[in-house]
Amino acid sequence: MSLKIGITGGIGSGKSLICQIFAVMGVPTYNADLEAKLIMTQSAAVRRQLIEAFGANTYLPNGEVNRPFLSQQVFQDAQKLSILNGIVHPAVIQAAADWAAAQKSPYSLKEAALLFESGSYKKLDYTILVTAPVETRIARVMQRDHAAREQVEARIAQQLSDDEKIKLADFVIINDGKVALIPQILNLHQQFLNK
Ligand SMILES: CC(C)(COP(=O)(O)OP(=O)(O)OC[C@H]1O[C@@H](n2cnc3c(N)ncnc32)[C@H](O)[C@@H]1O)[C@@H](O)C(=O)NCCC(=O)NCCS
Ligand SMILES: Nc1ncnc2c1ncn2[C@@H]1O[C@H](COP(=O)(O)OP(=O)(O)OP(=O)(O)O)[C@@H](O)[C@H]1O
Repeated sequence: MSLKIGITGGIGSGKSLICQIFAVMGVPTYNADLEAKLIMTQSAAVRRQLIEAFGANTYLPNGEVNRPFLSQQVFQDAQKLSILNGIVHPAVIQAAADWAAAQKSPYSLKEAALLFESGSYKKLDYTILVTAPVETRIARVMQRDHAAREQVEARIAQQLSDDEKIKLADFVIINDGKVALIPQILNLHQQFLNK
């Protein structure tokens, strides 16, 4: 049996970077945020529902999601965000479960920004939370995305705090740029291989 491990963390915590390190050690990894992007462009049912909820401007003329438009709508308005989540998350959770069920390795990793918020952690064997101080996360995302501080803060406001997530997580990786990162990853890797 292949263990299903979820890895999450607030925006800019470093979960994608950490997943890349697990991936180069041969661990199959699934990126739910990327899958959400694919489903939003490729699923006719999801497209129709999004246009119904947010209008024709949700998509660009080339068929891609108009991400700045949608961000502006949902990250200022919790009710709109919950409509968006309600359309996209069920499809992503199902696709991730299908993927995990097909894995043959000792364990696989599902990366998702909203593992706890969406409830999808309940279908996993263990969860890892990646933490870093909020100011560090804001600085990382401002640099990575050339984003304004307020844009990053608006997303943080829609995510559970680390204090809330720590209560739900089985393991924590501290990625504050001070505590050594690689030994924490290797330690978890060994634990999952031995479970
Ligand atoms: C609103 C959208 C169009 C903005 O796109 P953009 O390219 O700017 O951001 P991207 O998708 O790369 O997300 C970057 C980060 O923003 C945060 N974020 C994204 N969606 C959400 C959300 N629904 N709630 C809280 N934070 C979110 C996460 O930390 C995520 O890692 C996009 O995030 C989206 O469609 N979100 C809904 C689907 C979703 O929940 N995806 C993430 C988890 S599956
Ligand atoms: N320990 C670290 N030292 C230096 N830079 C780091 C570290 N961890 C992450 N970063 C950088 O910070 C940025 C955010 O990391 P990453 O994209 O992995 O975060 P994330 O949690 O996946 O964010 P998001 O929720 O936005 O998808 C990236 O540019 C990454 O290279």
